[in-house]
Amino acid sequence: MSVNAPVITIDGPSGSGKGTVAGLLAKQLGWNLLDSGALYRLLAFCARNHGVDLSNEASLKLLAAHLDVQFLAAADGKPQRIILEGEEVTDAIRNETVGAGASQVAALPAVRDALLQRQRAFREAPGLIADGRDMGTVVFEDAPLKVFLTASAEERANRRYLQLKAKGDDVNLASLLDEIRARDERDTQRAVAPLKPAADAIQLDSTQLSIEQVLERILSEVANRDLAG
Ligand SMILES: Nc1ncnc2c1ncn2[C@@H]1O[C@H](COP(=O)(O)OP(=O)(O)O)[C@@H](O)[C@H]1O
Ligand SMILES: Nc1ccn([C@H]2C[C@H](O)[C@@H](COP(=O)(O)OP(=O)(O)O)O2)c(=O)n1
Repeated sequence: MSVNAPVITIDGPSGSGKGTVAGLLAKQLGWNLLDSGALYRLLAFCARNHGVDLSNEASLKLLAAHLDVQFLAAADGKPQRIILEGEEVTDAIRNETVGAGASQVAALPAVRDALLQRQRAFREAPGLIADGRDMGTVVFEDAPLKVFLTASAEERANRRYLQLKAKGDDVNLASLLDEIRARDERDTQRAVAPLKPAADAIQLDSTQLSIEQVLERILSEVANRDLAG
């Protein structure tokens, strides 16, 4: 691990565009990518496969410590591929059931602790883009650029609806909005590493911004801080 490699953290609620923007930034800058939410999703998914209850903190801590996962570099324009225990789960972990499970296991302190070093190990030269909920507040507190990306709950639910529908999932906008609100509530109200902007984060509301506009704003901060060398 290179502790001196710069990190750009992108935190925010579900559907604000973190994953999309993080992937584009990593590609543009040629930096590494950490999708920390995928780790919590993988844990929830793995727990279900192994019959572990999502409130069993001791067993989840063990599962988290031994999670057998590989992140494979993305082919052009595609998300990175995720392999869990030898099986590709890239798509299987992207639904609201797994998202809600992830939010549930993520509230357990022993689980967060077990995943901390694994996340920090992604900090390699030339730099890291880290997306999640506590990237700027806990995991990479010393990051030179922190972004807190938001959008209205309605816009986020609509984005998720379009995304899942395009994938062929049978989705309902009203339930997605309820699920997003429930997740916001759990992620912001938990005792450990709650979703909140770091004191030194730049806050970006993407409700009225295109993906390109969000990217441009972040890249202008990268240039202002001379982060990309
Ligand atoms: N600014 C934006 N305007 C419109 N759609 C967006 C914007 N940002 C992201 N999206 C779309 O919204 C969906 C959710 O984005 P995603 O990056 O998965 O969010 P998050 O990682 O914050 O949950 C994706 O289909 C993405 O293409
Ligand atoms: N750094 C992180 C990342 C995700 N989590 C938890 C809370 C989130 O509701 C779930 C799923 O996160 P993920 O980023 O994959 O979810 P979205 O793509 O934003 O819907 O995991 C977390 O607690 N801390």
